[in-house]
Amino acid sequence: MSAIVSIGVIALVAVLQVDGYRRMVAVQRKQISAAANALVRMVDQQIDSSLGPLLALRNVVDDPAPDVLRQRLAEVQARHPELPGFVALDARGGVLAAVGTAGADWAPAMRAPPLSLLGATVRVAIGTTTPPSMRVLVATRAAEPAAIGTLIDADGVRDGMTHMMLARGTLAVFSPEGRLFVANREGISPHWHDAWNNEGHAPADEDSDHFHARVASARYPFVVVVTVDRAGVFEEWMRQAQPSMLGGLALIVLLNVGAGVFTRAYRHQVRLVEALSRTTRHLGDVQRTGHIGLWEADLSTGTIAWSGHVHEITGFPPERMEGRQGTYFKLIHPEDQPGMVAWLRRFEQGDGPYDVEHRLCRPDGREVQVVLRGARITDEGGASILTGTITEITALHETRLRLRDSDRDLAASEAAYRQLLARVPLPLVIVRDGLIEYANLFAERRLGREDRSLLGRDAADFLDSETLEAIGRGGESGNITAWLEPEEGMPFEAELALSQVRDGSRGTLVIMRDVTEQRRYEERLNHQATHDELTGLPNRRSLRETLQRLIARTALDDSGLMVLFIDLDHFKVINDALGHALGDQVLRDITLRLGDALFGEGHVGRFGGDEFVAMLPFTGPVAQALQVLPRIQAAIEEPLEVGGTVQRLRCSIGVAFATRDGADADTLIRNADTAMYDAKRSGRHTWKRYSPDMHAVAMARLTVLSRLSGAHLDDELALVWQTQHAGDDGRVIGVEALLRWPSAPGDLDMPDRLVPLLEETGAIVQIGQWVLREACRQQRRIAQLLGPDCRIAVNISAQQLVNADLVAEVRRALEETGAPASSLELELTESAFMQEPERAIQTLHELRAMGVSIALDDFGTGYSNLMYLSRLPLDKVKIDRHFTSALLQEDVDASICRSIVFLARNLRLEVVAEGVETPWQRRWLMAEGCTAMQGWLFSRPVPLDELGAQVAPADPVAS
Ligand SMILES: Nc1nc2c(ncn2[C@@H]2O[C@@H]3COP(=O)(O)O[C@H]4[C@@H](O)[C@H](n5cnc6c(=O)[nH]c(N)nc65)O[C@@H]4COP(=O)(O)O[C@H]3[C@H]2O)c(=O)[nH]1
Repeated sequence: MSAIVSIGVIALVAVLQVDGYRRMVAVQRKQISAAANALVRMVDQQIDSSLGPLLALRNVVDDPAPDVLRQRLAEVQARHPELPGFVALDARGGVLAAVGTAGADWAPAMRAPPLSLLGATVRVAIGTTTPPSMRVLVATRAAEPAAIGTLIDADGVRDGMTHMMLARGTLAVFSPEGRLFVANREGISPHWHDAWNNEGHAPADEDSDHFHARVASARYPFVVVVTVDRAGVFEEWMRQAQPSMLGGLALIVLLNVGAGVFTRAYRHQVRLVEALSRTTRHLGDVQRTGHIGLWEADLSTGTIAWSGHVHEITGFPPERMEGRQGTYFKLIHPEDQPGMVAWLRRFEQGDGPYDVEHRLCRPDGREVQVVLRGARITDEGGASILTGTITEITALHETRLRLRDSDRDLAASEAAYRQLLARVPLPLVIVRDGLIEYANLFAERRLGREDRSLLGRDAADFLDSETLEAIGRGGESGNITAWLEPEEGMPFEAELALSQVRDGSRGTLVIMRDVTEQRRYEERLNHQATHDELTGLPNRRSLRETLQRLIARTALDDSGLMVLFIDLDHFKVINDALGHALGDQVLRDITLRLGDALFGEGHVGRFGGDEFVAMLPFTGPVAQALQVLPRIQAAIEEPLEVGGTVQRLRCSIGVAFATRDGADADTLIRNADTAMYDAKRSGRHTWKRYSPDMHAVAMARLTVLSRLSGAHLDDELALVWQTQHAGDDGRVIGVEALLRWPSAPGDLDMPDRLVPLLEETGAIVQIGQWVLREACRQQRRIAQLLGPDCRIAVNISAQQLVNADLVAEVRRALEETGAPASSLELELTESAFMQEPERAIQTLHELRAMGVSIALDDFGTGYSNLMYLSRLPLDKVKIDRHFTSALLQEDVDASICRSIVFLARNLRLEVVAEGVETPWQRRWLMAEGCTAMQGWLFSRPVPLDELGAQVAPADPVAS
C-alpha cells in the first residue's frame, strides 16, 4: 500500500516539475523584460555620465564673464565632436556666449523639456536651473542621431550585461534604425535587430528557439533587445529540478505527516463509532434472542422475581438471590445507590416507564454497567407492581467513554495543527477554490487591513493571474517568485513556497517570503563590491576582472593593450591643507578629466587613494598609443578651483604593455605601478615605461626594508674608517666612519648606492643611530691606536636632523659608550640644514654646547649661500672631492677649485679637502692654504683592525 502511495507521490512530483518548467519559462520571460529595462536604465545613466562635462557646464555659469563662458564651451566642444554647438543663455533666451552655432535661433530650445537630449530636434536644453537665470544648450547633428553610440561605454555596458544575464542570453543595444551599438557577444548583425522588431512577441510561433524582450529608451534614441535560448532555460531547469524535486518530496512527506495526524485521529473516531454501532447491534441481538433479564417487584412485600439471565448479569446464583429486593440493592455500586433511590421515587409521580443506569459490583469482583427499565402496573384491585428489564451495557458504556476521549484528542490535534501553521514566522495562507480559507497573523498583517480579515477573500485581490494559475493547478510543490499587492502599502516581490494540503479537496498552502529588500540589498552589494563609492569608478577588484578579460581578448585578436598606473603628485599636501572633503572633490574632478582625456576609449578605475589605473586597447603602433600620455597630463594639469583656491595638480604615470610586461592582470598592474614609482624617483611629473631592471630595484628596496629594518643590524652592517691628515707632515688628525653592508644584495655594499635607498625608505633614521652608537663604541680603540686627540667623524643624514631628536641620541650614545663629546664630529650636508633651517641651527647650537664639533660636508655642491652659512654654528667645512678630482688634469682651469678653497677659508673655519689622490693635488691645496686632507693618497677606508698601520704614514710630500 505504502509502495503504491510512494509511486503516486513520485509521479505527482514529476508532474509538478514539468509544470515547474512552465513556470520557469514564465519567470524567464519576466527576467528578460526586467534585464531589458535595467539595461535601458544603465545605458541612460552611462550617457548621462558621458555627458557629465556638458552638465558640468552649468557650473561655469557661476561666472557669467562671456570670455570665460566661451572658453569653457569651446573646451567641451573640442572633446565632443559629435555635438557641434553650445550656447549659454540667460533666462530670457538672450545669448551670453556661443560656440559653433553663431547666429542660430536658440529660442525654440528654451521651450525644450529639461534634459531631453539628442532627439530629433535640432537644439535641446541640457541645463535648466543652475543658476535659475541661465541655461546651457547644446546643438546636436539631427542628421546623425547615431552619434549617441559614441556616448556609450561599450565595455562598461558589456560588464553590466554579464551581471544581468550571465552567459545564457543575448543582450544588445541598437539605434532605433538598427545600428548596433553594443552587445554581450560577437557576431550580431543589424538584421538581428530587425528579426526581433515586434515588441514583446516572438516573430515565429511558440516553437521558436528563443524568448525575447525589446524596450526603447524614453530619453535617448536607442533600443534594447534581449533574447534567451529556450535550450539554455531547459538546461537551467534541469539543473534546478533535482534539488527542488527532493525538496518537494521532503515537503510532501512533511505535510503527509501532518495530514496523517488528522487522518489517524479521524479513523480512530470512525472505528469507535463502528464499535459503538456494533455494540448497539449486539444489544439488539441480545434483545432479539432474549438475552435481557426480566424482573418483577412487589413494592408492598419487598419481594422480587428474576428471569434466569439476571443471574448471568449479576453473577449471583439463583439460590442466593432469594427473591429479596434488598439483595439486589446491595449489589449496586455505593456511588450509584442514591440514583437508584431517586429512580424509585419517580414512581410516586407516575407509572413510567423510567430508566436508571448504574453499576453492579459482582461477587467475582467484576463491575458491570446495567440499565434498569421499569414501569408500574396496577391491577383492578388497586395492587401495583413494578416490572421491567435489566440489560448489561458494560461494553456500550466503555465505548462511550473512549469515544468521548477520542473527541477530545481529535479537537486537540486539529488545534495543534492550526497552531503549527499560525507559528510559521512568515505570511502563510491556504487557498482553496480561489478563496483564502486560512491566513496566519503574519499574512493578515502583511496583505490585509486591520479592519478586514483575509478569510473568505478572493485570492485574486492579492495575487497576479500567473500565480493564481500555478496555485489553481494544485497538487504541486515548489517555489515561485511573484509580485503581491497588499491592501495597504506598496506591491512587493515575494518568493512563494507552494504545497498541496491533502485533506480531501484540493487546497494549496502558500508560504510567502518578502524578497524586495533582499533584491535591493543584493543589487546594492553588487554595485558596492565592484565600484568605488567616492568616484563611482570601477574599484580594484572590478579593474582586475576587466583587465583579465581585455588580456584574453588581446590574445585573440592580436591587438595591443596598454596599462597606465596614474598617481597624483603631492596629493597629500592638498588633503592636509584643504581637508578631506575638498580632497574628495578634487578626486571626483580628476575622475571626470581622466574620462575626457581618454575620449571614452579605454577603462579607468580607482586603484586606491590618489591612484588610478587606465586600460587602453590599441591596434596601431605603440608610439601612437603613447600619445594619450601628454593628453592625460595636460587634463590633470588644467587649473582646478578647490575651496576658493586655484590648484594645479600633476601626476606620475607608469606604463606597462600586455603581454610583454605581464600576462595576467596582477602582474601588469604591479609592473605599471613599479614604473610609476620609477617616475616618482625621477622627480615626478613624468611617465616611465616598465622595464625588468625596475623590478630588480624594487626587489632591492624590499630586501633593504626587510633586512635592515630588523633588530639584527650588528650582524648585517659594519663600519670602515678613513683617516684625515695634516697636509704638511701627513700626521693623522681624525678619522671618518663610513658605512658598509658586507653581505648586501647587488651593488648595495657601497654607500653611494645604499645610502640614497635608505633615505628613500626612511630606514636611514634607524641605521644612522646604529652608526653613531657603533662609532662611539669604537672610539676608545681608535684613541688607543691613533692617540687621544684623534677625532671621529660621523655622517648624519638630513632625516636624522628633521625626524629624530638628534641631541638626545648623541647624548645617549656618548653616555652609553663613554666616548668624550670632544672626540666626536658630526658631518652634515648643506641640504640637511635647508629643510628646517631654524630648527637645524638650534640643534647644532645644542650639540656644540655639549662639546661636539660640526663639519659641513660636500662643501661647494649645495646652495653655498654665504650669508646663510655664516649663521650656522660650524667648526669645519669639507671641500667636496669632485672639486679636488678636477685638479687631476693639470690643464683644467683651477680657478673654480681656488674659489671654493677661498670661500671655505673666508668662513674662518677649518678646511679639509676630500678625495686627495695625487701628490700634485696635495701640493696645490697646500699652496692655496688648505692644510687638512683626506683621500686615497693617504689611505683608503679600512676596518678598525687595520687602522694601526696609519699611525706613522710615510710622508707623501717627500715621495
Ligand atoms: N674617488 C675617491 N673617493 C674617495 C677618496 N677618499 C675618500 N673617498 C670616498 O669619498 C666618500 C667620503 O664620504 P662622504 O663625502 O661623507 O660621502 C659619503 C656619505 O655621504 C655617505 N655615507 C657613508 N657612510 C654614511 C653613514 O654612515 N651615514 C650617512 N648618513 N651617510 C654615509 O656615502 C657617501 C659615500 O661614501 P663612500 O662610498 O664610503 O665614499 C667615501 C670615501 O670612500 C679618494 O681619494 N678618491
